[in-house]
Amino acid sequence: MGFEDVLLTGLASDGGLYVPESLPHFSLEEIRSWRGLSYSELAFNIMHPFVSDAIPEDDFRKMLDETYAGFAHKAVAPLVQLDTNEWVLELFRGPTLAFKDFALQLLGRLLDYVLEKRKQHVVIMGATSGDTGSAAIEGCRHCEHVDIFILHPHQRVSEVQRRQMTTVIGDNIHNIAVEGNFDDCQKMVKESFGDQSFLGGKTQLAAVNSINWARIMAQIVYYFQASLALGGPDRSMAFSVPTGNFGDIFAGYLAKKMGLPISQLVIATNRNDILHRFMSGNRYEQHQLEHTLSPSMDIMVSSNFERLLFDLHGRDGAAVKELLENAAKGPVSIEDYRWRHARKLFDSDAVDDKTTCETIREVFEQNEYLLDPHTAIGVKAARNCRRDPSVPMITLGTAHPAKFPDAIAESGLTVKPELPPHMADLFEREERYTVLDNDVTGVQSFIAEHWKNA
Ligand SMILES: Cc1ncc(COP(=O)(O)O)c(C=O)c1O
Ligand SMILES: N[C@@H](CCOP(=O)(O)O)C(=O)O
Repeated sequence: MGFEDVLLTGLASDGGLYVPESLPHFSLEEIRSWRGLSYSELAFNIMHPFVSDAIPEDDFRKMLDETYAGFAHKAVAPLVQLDTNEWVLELFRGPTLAFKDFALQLLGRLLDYVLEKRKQHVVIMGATSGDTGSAAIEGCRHCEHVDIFILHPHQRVSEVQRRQMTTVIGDNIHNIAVEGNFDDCQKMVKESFGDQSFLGGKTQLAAVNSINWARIMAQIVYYFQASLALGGPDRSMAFSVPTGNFGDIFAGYLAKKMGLPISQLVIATNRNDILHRFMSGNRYEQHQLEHTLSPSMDIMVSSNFERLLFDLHGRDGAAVKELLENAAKGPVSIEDYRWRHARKLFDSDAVDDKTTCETIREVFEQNEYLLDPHTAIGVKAARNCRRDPSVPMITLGTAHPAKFPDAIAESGLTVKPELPPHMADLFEREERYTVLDNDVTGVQSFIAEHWKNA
């Protein structure tokens, strides 16, 4: 299947996730030659092999220039030093203040381009634990051929996150607060992709979650950018990645496979630590989802973990399907040699709310630098798991602290993180959203009734 169809389809027809048949591999010499490029030039070099001739080169370059011009820092993803060889990569300088902007501001443009060319309409159906929703709405609000429905867990995202979504008013924008958790929302999305008959054959669904391969593709770029800024590829880097749906760290794993020297990848989770439990004990077991101070990572069913399992199982889709079906019923393990291989690829840690708050406070006191709770989990896990202090350890700064004032207050700090000027009146804006039961049929009926040509 070509790039355009993968972009528009979201899930494969068997319900699995798309992965490229093969990855481009860049030599050290080639990566070295990218030093000094702008973010969008680098993004072109890394993504073009995937996009190939689906989009003419000049059009794709223009899209990338426009996308990353919308970020509030010249470096697009600036690095902040906390200590010797310890860095935070600020991925929250885009319009909605979270790393999701890197892919979703581009995805909106890609969708617009392809849909206009095909004169086709899609209904975007996405699930969010807080950040994907606002980035997707911002990225797609002006797309002519798109209606967008975002499901968030009712009262389980921060107030800033909710308002970022619900105050964007437009005929094609619909926010649904589901009486459930993020996993419930994500399950409804996946089920709906599997059977789209509720749309009456008049349109089709498109995905903005990281189940959409284009999301992962765009997230690979900043691993290269950070490495090049710190002396890569002539030295290896370590990355610590606050993890929920496993998309961001999977992009790091791919960057490594594409030739970037990465010596360590740390999976940093909150108390919803299924991935850490798997990495440390080869037991993949779903627990009750807990509400934490890092709500965007309150995820138990990590979609992109399936993509890793696919690799770990020698790309045997049937074996992965069976494993995941069993995992939905109870705890599962994988063969010991496969698990040992996974352990070579990743380290992991789980950080509770108390330690998250301590880390926010500690870093602020030492560096006068305010971490959001998700990034704090990454920093703490980086410190706990670090293997070689001579290797730069880069924690992905996944969200702006102003999105989570409650967590900052809970840390005992009196400093109030300020929203940037374009969001200064966020609390005065009109909100619009609909609360629905945790029931896929009700959600599907709502979508069927409300998309604009229904
Ligand atoms: C602020 C923040 N940090 C970390 C994550 C986890 O990223 P991923 O789901 O790609 O693992 C998310 C949501 O996905 C997020 O919104
Ligand atoms: N943390 C995310 C959850 C969805 O993840 P995605 O990367 O698959 O879109 C959020 O904030 O919405």
